[in-house]
Amino acid sequence: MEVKARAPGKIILSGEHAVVHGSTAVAASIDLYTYVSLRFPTPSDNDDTLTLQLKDMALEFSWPISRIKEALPESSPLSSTPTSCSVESTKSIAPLVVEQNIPEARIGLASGISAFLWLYSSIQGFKPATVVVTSELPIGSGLGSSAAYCVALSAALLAFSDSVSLDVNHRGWLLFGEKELELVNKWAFEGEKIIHGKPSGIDNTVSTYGNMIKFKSGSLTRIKTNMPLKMLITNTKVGRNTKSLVAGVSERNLRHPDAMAFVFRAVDSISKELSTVIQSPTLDDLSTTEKEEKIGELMEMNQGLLQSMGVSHDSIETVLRTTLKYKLASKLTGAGGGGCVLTFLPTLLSGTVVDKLISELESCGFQCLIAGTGGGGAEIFFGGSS
Ligand SMILES: Nc1ncnc2c1ncn2[C@@H]1O[C@H](COP(=O)(O)OP(=O)(O)O)[C@@H](O)[C@H]1O
Ligand SMILES: C[C@@](O)(CCOP(=O)(O)O)CC(=O)O
Ligand SMILES: [Mg+2]
Repeated sequence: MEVKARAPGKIILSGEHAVVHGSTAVAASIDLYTYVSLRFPTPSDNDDTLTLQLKDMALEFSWPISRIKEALPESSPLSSTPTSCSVESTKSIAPLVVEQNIPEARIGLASGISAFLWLYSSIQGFKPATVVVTSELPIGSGLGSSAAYCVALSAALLAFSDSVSLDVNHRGWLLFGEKELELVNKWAFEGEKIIHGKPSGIDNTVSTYGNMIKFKSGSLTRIKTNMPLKMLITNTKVGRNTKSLVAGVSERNLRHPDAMAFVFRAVDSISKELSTVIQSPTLDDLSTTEKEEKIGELMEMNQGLLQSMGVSHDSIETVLRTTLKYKLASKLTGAGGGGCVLTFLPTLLSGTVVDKLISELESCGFQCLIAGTGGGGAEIFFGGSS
């Protein structure tokens, strides 16, 4: 029995960090995916282990099922009820991760492995299996790799659970129904909590449902638009960790609650205006050029506010200065502190200018890509390779 799931990464067009504090944010899925395959051994395999293979990093982690049972004796799978990893369970999972001796350079994976153990034992219990993860997303760069990983993991685990009934004979990528998507999203959120500490839920939601969404206080509104939004993504390749950046903004909020309340309100207004502009019919009251100018300006304003939250970085500022020379608006995307920067490319911008900009950014050691936005969300594939 084998199933493969895939879930996309995302860009946040406006509202990261402020969304954790209740502001509106706008995000879109991108066409870079994390894939998770799940295979249960047959009795003749005589395999009584749970194995997690992180293929891109050539890493493998493995636990005898008896070891997991001993550490998490309370765990009885209830896949229909997403549950948070309690303080006790966090303490029980910690030694299971520590004993895997994760290479020091990859220590950030510890939270991802903890999330795996929590989701696996909660949804599938104590069954032996092999789970293989591959990803097209850069990890820890603001493109939502943690959410794509949790969504793909939850989708694969739920595909073979009692809570979901799917056509296992379907050939090709299969979409979940609304109810199943809701369950995948809720479980993925529990995984994100283990990785991010205090996630808003926007990343797992856009990865689950795909397309473009407006998100505020845990609820999503789908954004319908015919407007092509072409974004250049520049990866500064400066590593950072979402959990500590989110915690840093919360600490600043505790130190300056009045000032930060205004910052978060300003972001809320920017996201609302952005979603109105994106959805407004062209040639109605606004031409494409006018709409594009507004989008660029709103992104610039959002970047200024992100800077005041303390999440910009020298490398991000270098990208901003470079794109400004070409009169193009940019903002960081995701948690900041390094990671990726978005640059809005208006429709009439010539390809030659884009090429010149990309080569200038790449000469600074950055990596550029133009990703397709607004594609599908979580999907599964039964059987062998897709
Ligand atoms: N493909 C993957 N395999 C294992 N862990 C992953 C994978 N993708 C993400 N993670 C987990 O998510 C963490 C990165 O999440 P985060 O700091 O939120 O950055 P981002 O979500 O922007 O990429 C990694 O350190 C790891 O724990
Ligand atoms: C900073 C934040 O708004 C987005 C984080 O995105 P990423 O993990 O950097 O891709 C946090 C959140 O909304 O949970
Ligand atoms: Mg993340």
